[in-house]
Amino acid sequence: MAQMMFKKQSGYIINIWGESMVYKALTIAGSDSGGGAGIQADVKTFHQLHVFGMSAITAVTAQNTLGVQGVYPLPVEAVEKQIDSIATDLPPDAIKTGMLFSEEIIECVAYKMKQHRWTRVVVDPVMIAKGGSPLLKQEAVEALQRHMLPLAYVLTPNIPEAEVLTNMQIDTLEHRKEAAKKLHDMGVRYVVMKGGHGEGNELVDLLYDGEQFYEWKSKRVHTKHTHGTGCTFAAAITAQLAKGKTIYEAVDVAKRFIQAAIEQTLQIGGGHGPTNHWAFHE
Ligand SMILES: Nc1ncnc2c1ncn2[C@@H]1O[C@H](COP(=O)(O)OP(=O)(O)O)[C@@H](O)[C@H]1O
Ligand SMILES: Cc1ncc(COP(=O)(O)OP(=O)(O)O)c(N)n1
Repeated sequence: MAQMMFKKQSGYIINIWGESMVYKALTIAGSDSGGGAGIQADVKTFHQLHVFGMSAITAVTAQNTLGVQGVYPLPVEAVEKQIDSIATDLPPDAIKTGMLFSEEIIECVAYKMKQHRWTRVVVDPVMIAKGGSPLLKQEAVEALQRHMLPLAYVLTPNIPEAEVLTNMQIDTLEHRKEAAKKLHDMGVRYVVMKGGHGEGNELVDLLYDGEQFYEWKSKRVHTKHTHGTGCTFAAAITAQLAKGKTIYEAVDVAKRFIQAAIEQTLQIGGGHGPTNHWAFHE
């Protein structure tokens, strides 16, 4: 079927009968007023990959390239209502979660995922912004482990997040593999461990499918403009899953998307600037 379709110049996909095939993805995450991470990065990434982006906001952050100046969680009822509005009218083909902030929001999101029988779920276990500001309460880590990991079709931790979730120190590639196995045992279907926080000029992102490891190696771009890399990478995986791609195909595109977005930097703002969501073309 996929070969029989072709892409319209303007974006979405039409089939041989001229019918539009609009794939939809939902992000449940925090808003970044500066536009580089969170909901804004996710929706820009979905759009660039020709997927219709929708959002349920968990918290509003006052944030720019210099850091996070404020965090304002939304009432649980507001999160619940946004998710239900989408579920009843615009069922998503894939879902991504990002900043969930509190135990109450995590419990609500997990409940809604089960209620709506959403299975193509990418969980980005956002904990701390690059500048050091907490985006998840410390006491909510256990809720993330208990409620979100078993629902995760894909989990995309960076190395420090994997350390917290597995309660182990990760120094080597072997440690990363051991941690990925632990996360798989905690209920995750596919673990994608990002390598941005590793050492050296070569980055290694790792995929574990319960049996084998797959590695994506890339050249480290020496830049301070990496705000929102994790969100963008996980959003690209989500967009590809929404189109029915396999996890291997999805990570492949996400890797090329983030590499281009970092290399073709925008250089805006006085601090750690955002990545370029226009850079990659399918
Ligand atoms: N300086 C860089 N050059 C190239 N790729 C990078 C760089 N920093 C991060 N990445 C890539 O961006 C993605 C997000 O990585 P990471 O920084 O580990 O996550 P997070 O932003 O959640 O901390 C990964 O695919 C990683 O390999
Ligand atoms: C609202 C919001 N959500 C998530 C993040 C963290 O995004 P990430 O992609 O990990 O990028 P950095 O913060 O590490 O630059 C965020 N900052 N804000």
